[in-house]
Amino acid sequence: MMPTEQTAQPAWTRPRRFDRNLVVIGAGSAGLVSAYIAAAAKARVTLVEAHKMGGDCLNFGCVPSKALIKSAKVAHQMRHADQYGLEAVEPKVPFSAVMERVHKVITEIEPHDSVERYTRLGVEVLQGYARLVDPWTVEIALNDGGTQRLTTRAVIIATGAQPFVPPIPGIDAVGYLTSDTLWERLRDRPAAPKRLVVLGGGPIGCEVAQSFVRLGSKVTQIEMAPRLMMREDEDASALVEASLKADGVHVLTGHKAVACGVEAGEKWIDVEHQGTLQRVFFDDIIVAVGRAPRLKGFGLEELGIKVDRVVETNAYLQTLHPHILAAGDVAGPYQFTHVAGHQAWFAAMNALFGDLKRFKADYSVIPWATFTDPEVARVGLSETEAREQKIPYEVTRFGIDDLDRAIADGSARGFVKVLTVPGKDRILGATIVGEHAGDLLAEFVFAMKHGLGLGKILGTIHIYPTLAEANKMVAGQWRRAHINGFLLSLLERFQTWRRG
Ligand SMILES: Cc1cc2nc3c(=O)[nH]c(=O)nc-3n(C[C@H](O)[C@H](O)[C@H](O)COP(=O)(O)OP(=O)(O)OC[C@H]3O[C@@H](n4cnc5c(N)ncnc54)[C@H](O)[C@@H]3O)c2cc1C
Ligand SMILES: NC(=O)c1ccc[n+]([C@@H]2O[C@H](COP(=O)([O-])OP(=O)(O)OC[C@H]3O[C@@H](n4cnc5c(N)ncnc54)[C@H](O)[C@@H]3O)[C@@H](O)[C@H]2O)c1
Repeated sequence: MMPTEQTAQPAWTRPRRFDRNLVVIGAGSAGLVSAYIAAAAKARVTLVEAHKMGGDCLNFGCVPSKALIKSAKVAHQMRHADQYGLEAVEPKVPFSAVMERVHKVITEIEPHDSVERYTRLGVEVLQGYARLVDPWTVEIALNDGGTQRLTTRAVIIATGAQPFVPPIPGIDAVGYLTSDTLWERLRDRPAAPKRLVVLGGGPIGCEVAQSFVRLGSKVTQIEMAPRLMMREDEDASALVEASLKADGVHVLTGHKAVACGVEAGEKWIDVEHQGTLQRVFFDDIIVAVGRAPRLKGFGLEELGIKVDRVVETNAYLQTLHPHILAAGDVAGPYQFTHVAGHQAWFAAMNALFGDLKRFKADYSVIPWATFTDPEVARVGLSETEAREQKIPYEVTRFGIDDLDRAIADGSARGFVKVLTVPGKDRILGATIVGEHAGDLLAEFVFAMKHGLGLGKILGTIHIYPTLAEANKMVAGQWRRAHINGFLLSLLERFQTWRRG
């Protein structure tokens, strides 16, 4: 990410006056927050969005996927209502109604990211495609015709990422769906796809595979790595895989997609596993094998900015032109809404005040969650990472199957796993697998951010009976494993002596 041997080429003349303090390109999570901060700091700021306000998170990502997950979970609970003493029923799934709800949820959240709201906050919003014509000039091809040129003291690139489609022979011919297209293309379907292939076993692949199988699709999920959710520890990904399989997903890990095609009107994909080919027939395929930053076509290369994988930036999110910065998916190294928003603060502050004081983007405590059922949430180191980086650690684990509230709720599965510095309660990382893991993790995120150890969590009252007690339980487990034997025997002798 660091601009290294690159040097800015002196081919352009810096204007003496500027129309704007800041132009932000892209109104997704990173761009919206950057523009908001600039307006709050009384800067003259223009936010340019070519497509939809709110970017991927609102329109194609977090929001629609979480709305779909909720409908799918209700369907699942109806199917398994007998676990709660009710009559289990096979839900009728008018799929277009489910998708209508997804779109209704987007519409309800839309005002948070709207042109009107940001205009009220003091941001000028232009709807059009922005291009850097020199380091201080942005040209906007306005959506309703015409172009506008603005000179600006600083620019934040917040153009996000888009689904990567692998060059599998025949993939174009079969017609694939991605997270960008599935919400519109499946909108009016009366039923969920009959036979669905989900290509990819990352967060998107797992979330959609489980949702669609619960809504009635026959799902085959293809992942070339040896297991699903490779970024997480094996114990976490094993629980997710078991849950997807229990829901009926046909999981093919260690399978590489090699070709697609149509045969007698039927779509197929060939997958290879240990030298053997297998053909899977399907009606629809969702490609979810990663997201590639939007880097090209708006002038970065012409300015000499390297765009190999992400926009190359330094620790302050500055490109080789220090007044051009980047935030969000386009900058990496993470692809999460909350990280985009977090980076936006650093990018906006450095864009506006960088010549006075710069702030290093802080990635020390980055949490995330995958909203499968069970959810998987993590902050800090995993065991795999600790081993790879040769960082000494101790593991404390509490099984959620032993937690009163989880038992009462019928969700007694999963675990809380905490990595600590050997002999100390300092937290190196935490992984939670279970119901509401994403919410439960917040306590560990807070503790890590503020240097609080497991002792502090143990000394905090947690309401009974809640899932959050799992955090205290794991802290208690750590304490019991670190009891000072010598002190304990002294204590025993003291009590004996007191009895006379
Ligand atoms: C299915 C799915 C589920 C997800 N779920 C989660 C989740 O649960 N939690 C989570 O944290 N993250 C989730 N993500 C990731 C999250 O959506 C992204 O990390 C986040 O949207 C990144 O925000 P951004 O501002 O960097 O980019 P984006 O949201 O992509 O915004 C970039 C914007 O820039 C615009 N743009 C691009 N080029 C130009 C140009 N030249 N001129 C003008 N405008 C331009 C684009 O139109 C776009 O609107 C999910 C993603 C997907 C696809
Ligand atoms: N809950 C969340 O926070 C959430 C949800 C969805 C997405 N996201 C973000 O979006 C990003 C992209 O997600 P994603 O799941 O698309 O990507 P990913 O890179 O996380 O996972 C893609 C998976 O596809 C596999 N793969 C790649 N090529 C393949 C092929 N040809 N055949 C079979 N498998 C193949 C990879 O081995 C990998 O496991 C994530 O990294 C995450 O940051 C976050």
